[in-house]
Amino acid sequence: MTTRRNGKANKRGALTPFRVTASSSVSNTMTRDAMRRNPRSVQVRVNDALQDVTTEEGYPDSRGSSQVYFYKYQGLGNDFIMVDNRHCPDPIFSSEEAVALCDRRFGIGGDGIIFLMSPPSAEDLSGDDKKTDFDYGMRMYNSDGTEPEMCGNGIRCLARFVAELEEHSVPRSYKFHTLAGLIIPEVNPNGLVSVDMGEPRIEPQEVPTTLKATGENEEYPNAVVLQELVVGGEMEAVPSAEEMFAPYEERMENQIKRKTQGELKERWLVTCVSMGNPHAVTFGRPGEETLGGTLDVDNMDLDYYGPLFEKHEVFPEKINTHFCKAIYDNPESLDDLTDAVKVLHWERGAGKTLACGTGACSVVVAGVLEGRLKEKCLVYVPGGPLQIEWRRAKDNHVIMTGPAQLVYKGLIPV
Ligand SMILES: N[C@@H](CCC[C@H](N)C(=O)O)C(=O)O
Repeated sequence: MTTRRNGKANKRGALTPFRVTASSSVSNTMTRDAMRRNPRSVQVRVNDALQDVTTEEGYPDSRGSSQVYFYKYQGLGNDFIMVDNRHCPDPIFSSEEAVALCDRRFGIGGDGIIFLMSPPSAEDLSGDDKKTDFDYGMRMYNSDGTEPEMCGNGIRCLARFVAELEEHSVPRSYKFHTLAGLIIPEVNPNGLVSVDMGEPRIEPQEVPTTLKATGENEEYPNAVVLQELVVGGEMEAVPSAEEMFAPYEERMENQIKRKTQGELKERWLVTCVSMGNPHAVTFGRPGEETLGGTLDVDNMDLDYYGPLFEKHEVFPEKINTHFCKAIYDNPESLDDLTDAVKVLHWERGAGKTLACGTGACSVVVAGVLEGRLKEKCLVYVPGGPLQIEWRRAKDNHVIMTGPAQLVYKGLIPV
Protein backbone atom coordinates (compact mmCIF):
# COMPACT_ATOMS: atom_id res chain seq x y z
CA MET A 1 0.00 0.00 0.00
CA THR A 2 1.21 3.51 -0.73
CA THR A 3 0.38 6.95 0.54
CA ARG A 4 0.68 10.20 -1.40
CA ARG A 5 3.28 12.73 -0.48
CA ASN A 6 3.95 15.93 -2.40
CA GLY A 7 2.24 14.34 -5.38
CA LYS A 8 4.60 11.39 -5.20
CA ALA A 9 3.77 7.84 -4.09
CA ASN A 10 5.60 6.78 -0.97
CA LYS A 11 6.14 3.51 0.76
CA ARG A 12 3.85 2.77 3.68
CA GLY A 13 5.35 3.79 6.97
CA ALA A 14 7.25 6.79 5.62
CA LEU A 15 6.91 9.81 7.87
CA THR A 16 4.28 12.43 7.06
CA PRO A 17 5.89 15.49 5.49
CA PHE A 18 6.12 18.69 7.47
CA ARG A 19 3.52 21.30 6.83
CA VAL A 20 4.83 24.25 8.71
CA THR A 21 2.29 26.95 8.00
CA ALA A 22 3.86 29.57 10.19
CA SER A 23 7.03 29.88 12.14
CA SER A 24 6.86 30.71 15.78
CA SER A 25 9.10 33.10 17.62
CA VAL A 26 12.78 33.03 16.89
CA SER A 27 15.09 31.55 19.51
CA ASN A 28 15.41 33.51 22.65
CA THR A 29 17.46 31.25 24.86
CA MET A 30 16.73 31.97 28.47
CA THR A 31 19.96 31.94 30.41
CA ARG A 32 20.32 29.60 33.35
CA ASP A 33 20.68 32.72 35.54
CA ALA A 34 17.47 34.32 34.34
CA MET A 35 15.56 31.07 34.95
CA ARG A 36 16.98 30.82 38.44
CA ARG A 37 16.03 34.40 39.23
CA ASN A 38 12.43 34.05 38.16
CA PRO A 39 11.30 30.49 37.42
CA ARG A 40 7.64 31.54 37.45
CA SER A 41 8.06 33.87 34.48
CA VAL A 42 8.37 30.76 32.31
CA GLN A 43 4.95 29.48 33.34
CA VAL A 44 3.25 32.85 32.88
CA ARG A 45 4.55 33.27 29.34
CA VAL A 46 3.62 29.75 28.43
CA ASN A 47 0.09 30.25 29.71
CA ASP A 48 -0.15 33.41 27.63
CA ALA A 49 0.85 31.41 24.59
CA LEU A 50 -1.78 28.75 25.28
CA GLN A 51 -4.44 31.41 25.71
CA ASP A 52 -4.19 32.15 21.99
CA VAL A 53 -5.46 28.72 21.07
CA THR A 54 -8.14 28.28 23.71
CA THR A 55 -11.88 28.14 23.03
CA GLU A 56 -14.39 30.16 25.05
CA GLU A 57 -14.93 27.08 27.17
CA GLY A 58 -11.24 26.99 27.88
CA TYR A 59 -10.29 23.96 25.79
CA PRO A 60 -7.24 23.99 23.54
CA ASP A 61 -8.32 24.79 20.00
CA SER A 62 -6.14 24.43 16.96
CA ARG A 63 -8.91 25.41 14.50
CA GLY A 64 -7.76 28.21 12.32
CA SER A 65 -4.33 28.30 13.88
CA SER A 66 -1.10 27.19 12.26
CA GLN A 67 0.41 23.87 13.12
CA VAL A 68 3.86 22.37 13.30
CA TYR A 69 4.46 18.66 12.93
CA PHE A 70 6.51 17.03 15.66
CA TYR A 71 7.85 13.53 16.05
CA LYS A 72 8.48 11.93 19.39
CA TYR A 73 11.56 9.64 19.51
CA GLN A 74 13.22 7.75 22.32
CA GLY A 75 16.58 6.12 22.84
CA LEU A 76 16.54 3.78 25.85
CA GLY A 77 13.83 5.91 27.41
CA ASN A 78 15.66 9.22 26.93
CA ASP A 79 12.88 10.91 24.99
CA PHE A 80 12.82 13.87 22.65
CA ILE A 81 10.44 15.97 20.62
CA MET A 82 11.84 16.31 17.09
CA VAL A 83 11.03 19.25 14.86
CA ASP A 84 12.14 19.87 11.27
CA ASN A 85 13.58 23.36 11.51
CA ARG A 86 15.41 23.47 8.19
CA HIS A 87 13.34 26.35 6.89
CA CYS A 88 14.48 28.71 9.63
CA PRO A 89 18.02 29.66 10.82
CA ASP A 90 17.01 29.60 14.51
CA PRO A 91 14.92 27.12 16.52
CA ILE A 92 11.25 27.89 15.84
CA PHE A 93 10.39 27.42 19.51
CA SER A 94 11.81 29.60 22.26
CA SER A 95 13.30 28.08 25.40
CA GLU A 96 10.09 29.01 27.31
CA GLU A 97 8.01 27.13 24.77
CA ALA A 98 10.41 24.21 25.01
CA VAL A 99 9.73 24.02 28.76
CA ALA A 100 5.98 23.88 28.09
CA LEU A 101 6.26 21.31 25.31
CA CYS A 102 8.50 19.04 27.40
CA ASP A 103 6.07 19.13 30.35
CA ARG A 104 4.86 15.55 30.86
CA ARG A 105 1.38 16.56 32.00
CA PHE A 106 0.56 19.82 30.25
CA GLY A 107 2.71 19.27 27.17
CA ILE A 108 3.93 16.49 24.88
CA GLY A 109 6.53 15.41 27.38
CA GLY A 110 10.22 14.85 26.82
CA ASP A 111 13.69 15.17 28.28
CA GLY A 112 14.34 17.75 25.59
CA ILE A 113 13.35 19.15 22.21
CA ILE A 114 15.64 18.74 19.22
CA PHE A 115 15.66 20.81 16.05
CA LEU A 116 16.85 19.42 12.73
CA MET A 117 18.74 22.35 11.20
CA SER A 118 20.15 23.02 7.76
CA PRO A 119 23.94 22.69 7.62
CA PRO A 120 25.71 25.91 8.62
CA SER A 121 27.40 27.86 5.86
CA ALA A 122 31.21 27.98 5.80
CA GLU A 123 31.34 31.68 6.78
CA ASP A 124 29.54 30.89 10.04
CA LEU A 125 32.18 28.29 10.97
CA SER A 126 35.72 28.42 12.27
CA GLY A 127 38.73 26.09 12.59
CA ASP A 128 38.40 22.52 11.32
CA ASP A 129 34.62 22.89 11.04
CA LYS A 130 35.18 25.26 8.09
CA LYS A 131 36.60 22.40 6.05
CA THR A 132 33.77 19.99 6.87
CA ASP A 133 30.95 19.36 4.48
CA PHE A 134 28.11 19.09 7.00
CA ASP A 135 24.84 17.36 6.04
CA TYR A 136 22.66 18.84 8.78
CA GLY A 137 22.77 20.77 12.00
CA MET A 138 21.39 19.97 15.45
CA ARG A 139 20.14 22.34 18.14
CA MET A 140 18.46 21.35 21.36
CA TYR A 141 16.85 22.55 24.56
CA ASN A 142 16.82 20.53 27.77
CA SER A 143 13.42 20.19 29.44
CA ASP A 144 14.28 23.20 31.64
CA GLY A 145 14.82 25.38 28.56
CA THR A 146 18.61 25.55 28.76
CA GLU A 147 20.63 24.73 25.66
CA PRO A 148 23.30 22.01 25.89
CA GLU A 149 26.15 21.58 23.43
CA MET A 150 25.42 17.95 22.59
CA CYS A 151 23.17 15.00 23.33
CA GLY A 152 24.25 11.43 22.58
CA ASN A 153 20.86 9.71 22.65
CA GLY A 154 19.39 12.75 20.96
CA ILE A 155 21.71 12.53 17.98
CA ARG A 156 20.95 8.82 17.57
CA CYS A 157 17.25 9.70 17.46
CA LEU A 158 17.90 12.63 15.12
CA ALA A 159 19.84 10.43 12.68
CA ARG A 160 17.02 7.88 12.62
CA PHE A 161 14.51 10.71 12.19
CA VAL A 162 16.41 12.06 9.15
CA ALA A 163 16.73 8.59 7.63
CA GLU A 164 12.97 7.98 8.03
CA LEU A 165 11.92 11.46 6.98
CA GLU A 166 14.07 11.45 3.84
CA GLU A 167 13.51 7.75 3.21
CA HIS A 168 17.23 7.13 2.93
CA SER A 169 18.38 3.59 2.48
CA VAL A 170 20.50 2.34 5.37
CA PRO A 171 23.27 1.88 6.43
CA ARG A 172 23.78 5.61 6.08
CA SER A 173 25.97 8.03 7.99
CA TYR A 174 25.54 11.78 8.41
CA LYS A 175 27.85 14.64 9.31
CA PHE A 176 26.00 16.72 11.90
CA HIS A 177 27.06 20.13 13.08
CA THR A 178 26.40 20.48 16.83
CA LEU A 179 27.45 23.12 19.34
CA ALA A 180 30.16 20.59 20.30
CA GLY A 181 31.41 20.39 16.69
CA LEU A 182 31.22 17.53 14.17
CA ILE A 183 29.39 14.37 15.26
CA ILE A 184 28.88 11.43 12.88
CA PRO A 185 26.01 8.98 13.52
CA GLU A 186 25.41 5.97 11.31
CA VAL A 187 21.95 4.40 11.05
CA ASN A 188 22.17 0.63 10.68
CA PRO A 189 19.59 -1.69 9.10
CA ASN A 190 19.04 -3.45 12.46
CA GLY A 191 17.59 -0.23 13.92
CA LEU A 192 20.68 0.53 15.98
CA VAL A 193 22.56 3.77 15.50
CA SER A 194 26.33 4.02 16.03
CA VAL A 195 27.79 7.41 16.72
CA ASP A 196 31.36 8.60 16.44
CA MET A 197 31.30 10.95 19.41
CA GLY A 198 34.79 12.33 18.80
CA GLU A 199 37.52 12.64 21.40
CA PRO A 200 36.82 13.05 25.11
CA ARG A 201 38.30 16.15 26.71
CA ILE A 202 39.72 15.72 30.17
CA GLU A 203 41.60 18.83 31.23
CA PRO A 204 39.81 20.80 33.98
CA GLN A 205 39.24 23.95 31.90
CA GLU A 206 37.82 21.86 29.05
CA VAL A 207 35.16 20.20 31.25
CA PRO A 208 34.88 22.92 32.74
CA THR A 209 35.59 22.54 36.44
CA THR A 210 37.65 24.38 39.00
CA LEU A 211 38.65 21.03 40.50
CA LYS A 212 42.37 20.41 40.06
CA ALA A 213 43.97 17.68 37.98
CA THR A 214 45.09 14.89 40.29
CA GLY A 215 47.93 13.11 38.49
CA GLU A 216 46.17 9.90 39.64
CA ASN A 217 46.57 8.40 36.14
CA GLU A 218 50.20 8.66 35.01
CA GLU A 219 49.30 8.60 31.34
CA TYR A 220 46.87 11.49 31.80
CA PRO A 221 48.44 13.70 34.51
CA ASN A 222 46.28 16.68 33.51
CA ALA A 223 42.98 14.89 34.08
CA VAL A 224 40.69 15.29 37.10
CA VAL A 225 40.68 11.63 38.17
CA LEU A 226 39.35 10.46 41.54
CA GLN A 227 39.28 14.01 42.85
CA GLU A 228 37.62 14.62 46.18
CA LEU A 229 34.38 16.62 46.07
CA VAL A 230 32.53 17.74 49.17
CA VAL A 231 28.77 17.90 48.67
CA GLY A 232 26.08 19.13 51.04
CA GLY A 233 26.80 21.68 53.74
CA GLU A 234 26.61 25.44 53.20
CA MET A 235 25.61 25.11 49.60
CA GLU A 236 22.17 23.97 50.70
CA ALA A 237 21.90 26.66 53.38
CA VAL A 238 20.66 29.30 50.90
CA PRO A 239 16.92 28.87 50.35
CA SER A 240 15.55 29.47 46.88
CA ALA A 241 13.18 32.42 46.25
CA GLU A 242 10.32 29.94 45.98
CA GLU A 243 11.15 28.44 49.37
CA MET A 244 11.34 31.87 51.01
CA PHE A 245 7.75 32.64 50.02
CA ALA A 246 6.41 29.21 50.96
CA PRO A 247 3.89 28.93 53.84
CA TYR A 248 5.36 29.08 57.34
CA GLU A 249 5.15 25.34 58.15
CA GLU A 250 6.80 24.44 54.88
CA ARG A 251 9.60 26.94 55.50
CA MET A 252 10.25 25.49 58.96
CA GLU A 253 10.25 21.96 57.59
CA ASN A 254 12.69 22.95 54.85
CA GLN A 255 14.92 24.66 57.37
CA ILE A 256 15.14 21.52 59.48
CA LYS A 257 15.71 19.37 56.42
CA ARG A 258 18.42 21.69 55.15
CA LYS A 259 20.12 21.77 58.51
CA THR A 260 20.12 18.01 58.86
CA GLN A 261 21.36 17.52 55.36
CA GLY A 262 23.87 20.34 55.77
CA GLU A 263 25.47 18.48 58.64
CA LEU A 264 25.79 15.50 56.36
CA LYS A 265 28.57 17.07 54.32
CA GLU A 266 29.88 14.17 52.30
CA ARG A 267 33.08 13.51 50.45
CA TRP A 268 32.82 11.84 47.08
CA LEU A 269 35.41 10.88 44.46
CA VAL A 270 34.76 12.20 40.97
CA THR A 271 36.39 11.97 37.57
CA CYS A 272 35.47 14.73 35.13
CA VAL A 273 35.12 14.37 31.37
CA SER A 274 33.74 16.54 28.58
CA MET A 275 32.04 14.83 25.66
CA GLY A 276 31.27 18.29 24.26
CA ASN A 277 29.10 18.75 27.36
CA PRO A 278 30.28 18.42 30.98
CA HIS A 279 30.17 15.22 33.04
CA ALA A 280 31.19 14.08 36.52
CA VAL A 281 31.43 10.35 37.11
CA THR A 282 31.55 8.75 40.55
CA PHE A 283 31.98 5.19 41.73
CA GLY A 284 31.56 6.25 45.36
CA ARG A 285 33.13 7.85 48.36
CA PRO A 286 36.75 7.78 49.57
CA GLY A 287 37.73 5.03 51.97
CA GLU A 288 35.27 2.63 50.43
CA GLU A 289 37.49 1.70 47.55
CA THR A 290 37.19 -1.51 45.64
CA LEU A 291 37.62 -1.78 41.91
CA GLY A 292 33.88 -1.98 41.41
CA GLY A 293 33.20 0.80 43.84
CA THR A 294 30.75 0.29 46.65
CA LEU A 295 28.03 2.61 45.55
CA ASP A 296 24.62 1.03 46.07
CA VAL A 297 23.11 2.42 42.89
CA ASP A 298 19.92 0.43 43.42
CA ASN A 299 19.10 2.22 46.64
CA MET A 300 20.62 5.67 46.47
CA ASP A 301 18.63 8.87 46.85
CA LEU A 302 19.24 10.35 43.40
CA ASP A 303 16.75 13.20 43.97
CA TYR A 304 18.84 14.38 46.91
CA TYR A 305 22.35 13.92 45.51
CA GLY A 306 21.69 14.82 41.86
CA PRO A 307 21.01 18.54 42.39
CA LEU A 308 23.90 18.84 44.88
CA PHE A 309 26.33 17.76 42.18
CA GLU A 310 24.58 19.57 39.32
CA LYS A 311 24.73 22.96 41.01
CA HIS A 312 28.04 22.54 42.81
CA GLU A 313 30.17 25.68 42.67
CA VAL A 314 33.14 23.80 41.18
CA PHE A 315 31.16 23.35 37.94
CA PRO A 316 30.64 26.82 36.43
CA GLU A 317 28.46 25.44 33.60
CA LYS A 318 26.74 22.98 35.95
CA ILE A 319 27.27 19.27 35.41
CA ASN A 320 25.67 15.99 34.32
CA THR A 321 26.43 13.39 37.01
CA HIS A 322 26.63 9.62 36.72
CA PHE A 323 26.58 7.32 39.75
CA CYS A 324 28.20 4.01 38.86
CA LYS A 325 28.88 0.50 40.00
CA ALA A 326 31.09 -1.83 38.00
CA ILE A 327 29.60 -5.28 37.42
CA TYR A 328 31.57 -8.52 37.74
CA ASP A 329 30.64 -12.06 36.78
CA ASN A 330 32.08 -13.55 39.95
CA PRO A 331 33.69 -12.30 43.15
CA GLU A 332 37.11 -13.72 42.19
CA SER A 333 37.37 -11.33 39.28
CA LEU A 334 37.03 -8.21 41.43
CA ASP A 335 40.69 -7.26 40.93
CA ASP A 336 40.41 -7.29 37.15
CA LEU A 337 39.12 -4.69 34.80
CA THR A 338 35.54 -5.38 33.83
CA ASP A 339 33.44 -4.57 30.77
CA ALA A 340 30.06 -3.92 32.37
CA VAL A 341 28.83 -1.09 34.54
CA LYS A 342 25.51 -0.03 35.99
CA VAL A 343 24.73 3.68 36.01
CA LEU A 344 22.18 6.16 37.33
CA HIS A 345 22.05 9.57 35.65
CA TRP A 346 21.24 13.01 36.93
CA GLU A 347 21.27 15.33 33.94
CA ARG A 348 21.93 19.02 33.95
CA GLY A 349 18.71 20.74 32.91
CA ALA A 350 16.62 17.55 32.86
CA GLY A 351 17.15 15.80 36.23
CA LYS A 352 16.70 12.04 36.49
CA THR A 353 16.68 10.42 33.03
CA LEU A 354 16.51 6.81 31.87
CA ALA A 355 19.58 7.18 29.66
CA CYS A 356 22.30 9.67 28.80
CA GLY A 357 24.48 8.86 25.78
CA THR A 358 27.21 11.42 26.36
CA GLY A 359 27.04 10.34 30.02
CA ALA A 360 27.58 6.65 29.18
CA CYS A 361 30.61 7.65 27.07
CA SER A 362 32.03 9.69 29.94
CA VAL A 363 31.49 6.74 32.31
CA VAL A 364 33.68 4.46 30.18
CA VAL A 365 36.37 7.13 29.77
CA ALA A 366 36.32 7.79 33.55
CA GLY A 367 36.26 4.05 34.33
CA VAL A 368 39.36 3.53 32.16
CA LEU A 369 41.12 6.52 33.73
CA GLU A 370 40.31 5.20 37.21
CA GLY A 371 41.57 1.72 36.25
CA ARG A 372 38.23 -0.04 36.70
CA LEU A 373 36.76 -0.56 33.23
CA LYS A 374 37.90 -1.98 29.91
CA GLU A 375 37.90 0.30 26.87
CA LYS A 376 34.91 -1.51 25.41
CA CYS A 377 31.96 -1.84 27.79
CA LEU A 378 28.27 -2.44 28.09
CA VAL A 379 26.84 0.43 30.09
CA TYR A 380 23.57 -0.57 31.77
CA VAL A 381 21.62 2.64 32.12
CA PRO A 382 18.07 2.51 33.62
CA GLY A 383 16.56 2.29 30.10
CA GLY A 384 18.77 -0.62 28.93
CA PRO A 385 22.30 -1.33 27.68
CA LEU A 386 24.45 0.97 25.55
CA GLN A 387 27.66 -0.24 23.88
CA ILE A 388 30.54 2.14 24.34
CA GLU A 389 34.08 1.87 23.06
CA TRP A 390 36.91 4.31 23.71
CA ARG A 391 39.25 3.64 20.76
CA ARG A 392 42.29 4.98 22.55
CA ALA A 393 44.90 3.20 20.44
CA LYS A 394 43.28 3.93 17.08
CA ASP A 395 42.10 7.56 17.02
CA ASN A 396 41.10 8.34 20.62
CA HIS A 397 37.44 8.59 19.55
CA VAL A 398 34.53 7.26 21.58
CA ILE A 399 31.96 5.16 19.70
CA MET A 400 28.45 4.69 21.07
CA THR A 401 25.90 2.19 19.74
CA GLY A 402 22.30 1.93 20.83
CA PRO A 403 18.67 2.00 19.72
CA ALA A 404 16.54 4.93 18.56
CA GLN A 405 12.85 4.66 17.84
CA LEU A 406 9.88 6.69 16.66
CA VAL A 407 7.13 6.63 19.30
CA TYR A 408 4.44 8.83 17.76
CA LYS A 409 3.91 11.97 15.73
CA GLY A 410 1.51 14.85 16.09
CA LEU A 411 0.76 18.52 15.58
CA ILE A 412 1.63 21.48 17.73
CA PRO A 413 -0.73 24.45 17.33
CA VAL A 414 1.28 27.67 17.08
N1 LIG B 1 20.57 13.05 27.38
C1 LIG B 1 21.71 13.52 26.76
C2 LIG B 1 22.38 14.76 27.22
C3 LIG B 1 21.46 15.98 27.13
C4 LIG B 1 22.15 17.26 27.50
C5 LIG B 1 22.53 17.36 28.94
N2 LIG B 1 21.40 17.34 29.82
C6 LIG B 1 23.35 18.63 29.16
O1 LIG B 1 22.79 19.67 29.58
O2 LIG B 1 24.55 18.60 28.91
C7 LIG B 1 22.58 12.47 26.15
O3 LIG B 1 22.04 11.42 25.77
O4 LIG B 1 23.77 12.70 25.95
